[in-house]
Amino acid sequence: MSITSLSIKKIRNLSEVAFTPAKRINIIHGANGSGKTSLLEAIHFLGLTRSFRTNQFRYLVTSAERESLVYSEVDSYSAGKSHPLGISRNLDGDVRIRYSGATLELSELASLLPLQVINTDTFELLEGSPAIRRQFIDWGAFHADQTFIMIWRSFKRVLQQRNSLLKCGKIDPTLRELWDKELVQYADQLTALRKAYIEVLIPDFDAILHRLNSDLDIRLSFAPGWDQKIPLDTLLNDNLQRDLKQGFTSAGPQRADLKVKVDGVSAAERLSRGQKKLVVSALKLAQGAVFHRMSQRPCIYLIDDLPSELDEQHCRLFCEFLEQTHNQCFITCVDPASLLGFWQPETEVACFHLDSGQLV
Ligand SMILES: Nc1ncnc2c1ncn2[C@@H]1O[C@H](COP(=O)(O)OP(=O)(O)OP(=O)(O)O)[C@@H](O)[C@H]1O
Repeated sequence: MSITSLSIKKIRNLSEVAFTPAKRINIIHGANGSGKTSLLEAIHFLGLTRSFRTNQFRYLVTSAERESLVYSEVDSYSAGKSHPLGISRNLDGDVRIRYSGATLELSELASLLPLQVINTDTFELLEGSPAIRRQFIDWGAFHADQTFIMIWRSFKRVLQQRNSLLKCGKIDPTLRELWDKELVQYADQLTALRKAYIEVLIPDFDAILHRLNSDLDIRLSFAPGWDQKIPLDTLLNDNLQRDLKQGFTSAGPQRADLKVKVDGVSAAERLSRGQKKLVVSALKLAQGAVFHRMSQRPCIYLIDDLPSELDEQHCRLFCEFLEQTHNQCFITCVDPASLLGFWQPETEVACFHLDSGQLV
């Protein structure tokens, strides 16, 4: 997958920017506030109709404007043939996704344009709540198995219904049995897909972390959200009084997590900032590697301020690794000299300079 041309209108300080990215490495540099992150947000908007920095569209659209637009040509199946993809969204809440003359659903867009973001928020993968790590696992499971989205949606629906009944304070036992049966069925399917994905991811993660010259002994493990020695239906029964009191279901895949430990201790508590950056980057790069192996398609990487937190040697190794993947990368930095020396002459590297929202 690669973007072969891009036109951005009315995203933050980018009133109108158009360019032809390189298929592999794109370096976007400029002073603070020039619009580098906004450009990455525009590509994220193209892939998911929203920013990675805010959930509120009104902050993404250029001040005093009502609509953001991103048009592109994408070679989504790396078959050497580009198709037009355009996203528009306005302050009234209308979102239009047009691909090659047809309207797409958001899940179709997400599967068409697999995106990975590495920025300061990526630290949340270690430091944030389990919900962030579940999102990470689900990105992989979604792309790894076509049934994932249906199972995930069904599980969410049944869980919401069960929780609404719990909130009422009393549940008819027959009705509860029915809901629980359905919940357990989807929970087991969802957990099996998540577990299988993490098992595939771990060897790639270990190898990539090693390539990034980290001698850290990081252990990843999947926690499904309940004690697997006890069947979930038994646990739902055992926890019923507590769940009724709390008004929500306490055990199940909605509590799943990815544990990241170093020497048996939480990596979030133990590692330095630079080490954390290497670990979260290895997690994201491993997702791209697994995705490529499964689908024969590369991802698009949006990497904000790559050099930050990294010393020169780790920065070089990071670039060397990116260079050897098939991904299309959009990398921002303030000073291009901090990255330009790291690429082999045969690698296609394009450099773009942003100044006050304009490409110069
Ligand atoms: N909705 C908006 N409309 C117009 N301008 C905006 C909007 N939101 C943010 N900006 C401005 O856009 C500019 C670009 O911000 P951006 O975060 O992309 O800069 P950057 O080049 O990544 O900077 P840094 O190197 O400091 O991270 C900033 O001056 C910011 O104040």
